Amino acid sequence: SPALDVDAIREDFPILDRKVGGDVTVPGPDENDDTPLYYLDNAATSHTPKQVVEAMTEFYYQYNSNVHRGIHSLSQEASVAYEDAHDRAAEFVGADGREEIVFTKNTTEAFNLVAYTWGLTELEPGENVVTTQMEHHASLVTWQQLCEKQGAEIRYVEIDDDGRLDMDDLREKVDEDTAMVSTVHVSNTLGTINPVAEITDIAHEHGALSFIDGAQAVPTRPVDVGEIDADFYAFSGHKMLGPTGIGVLYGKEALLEELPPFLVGGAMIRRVEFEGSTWEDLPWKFEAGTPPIAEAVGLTAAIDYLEDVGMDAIERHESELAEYAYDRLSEFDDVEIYGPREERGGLVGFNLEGVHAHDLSSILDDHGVAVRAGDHCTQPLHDVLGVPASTRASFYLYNRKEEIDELIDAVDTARELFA
Ligand SMILES: Cc1ncc(COP(=O)(O)O)c(CNc2co[nH]c2=O)c1O
Repeated sequence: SPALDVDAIREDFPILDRKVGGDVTVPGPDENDDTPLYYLDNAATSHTPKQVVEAMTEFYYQYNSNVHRGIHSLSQEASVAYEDAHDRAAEFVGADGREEIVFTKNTTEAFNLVAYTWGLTELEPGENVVTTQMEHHASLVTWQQLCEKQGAEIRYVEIDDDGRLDMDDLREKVDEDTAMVSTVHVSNTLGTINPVAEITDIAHEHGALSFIDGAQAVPTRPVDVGEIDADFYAFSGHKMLGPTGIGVLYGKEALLEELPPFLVGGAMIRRVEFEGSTWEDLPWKFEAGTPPIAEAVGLTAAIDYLEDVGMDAIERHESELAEYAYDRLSEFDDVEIYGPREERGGLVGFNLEGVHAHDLSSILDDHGVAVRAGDHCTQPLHDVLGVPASTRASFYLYNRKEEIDELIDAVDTARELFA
């Protein structure tokens, strides 16, 4: 597929024309903004194209209503949009159908949903959960808390000096007492892309389930949960051009069927009597109360946009930018880069010797370069790297190499400042 037409894509994102540098205590542009924005913080959250905003505005202007239960026209229109969004998400990640797609608030909630349903009912004392040193707190802390509650053991697969997963160590740690293997698809700190299909095979060989954290993968490359054969797979709308407030938990239908509900209340029940209650069919059993209706409309529009651009082309664009950033940062002998050069997602984490990531990122901000500095919710991984924090530049379909050149110039300025 042809290279991305980045200029055409940027037309759909008004925010990219923003100037910054003025008063940040007042949300939105102000008269003192004079520095062009170079947005390189997409692993934290992506921007929202006009098509997504317009779809959500259309919902609020034309067919806003509560779903599932109303008989009147607006409710039926809103219900169709909300339920169809599940079908759209299922197609996008290769799920069998809407029964396998639960809308959550975000990826974090998806992990908690599985921990509170599968974990509290299936994870036995003496069993173990195998995860890795590079996990995001959304999964790592969830498994840590669950294992503590259940009297189970949590095991962390090590990474090598290149920031790749030590697959021999993984094979060592998965055994007949392993109930769950949970790994990130693309690391939000290292950029490492894990062999999630192979990892899932190893889990299944030992009778364990596989849960893949796809928050940095679904937005940036083609993902087919059937090919991976994962039992659970999670991602967030706000990282893939969609709105905040909606995430997706994919789960194999047979598994979700067996699990008890997570949150209970309205919408997820079939029949309520004083003596007890029964539950709705999938996926509604896992969606209590009024759901993120406008956000589901936005998610559908985001998926339409991404498919229009093409996930293969986005994946290629991402790795081109990541390799370019890696090579340009490598020009400095006092910059340490984390993660592998090849085969990495669209982000580069690094440190400038002698300069704390927070200080560096505020200088970059003075130049309009928006990056993330800190632990990126991977504190144990930063302990393994031996640093308290890192600076991370992350790219998406609307970024250009010239923006990476701005990053490099700003890093160079910082070097002179702190020299
Ligand atoms: C790999 C990974 N897993 C889970 C999450 C949690 O997603 P959420 O529930 O939608 O917040 C993130 C978000 N990562 C980041 C959020 O901000 N900076 C980040 O790197 C992530 O990168």
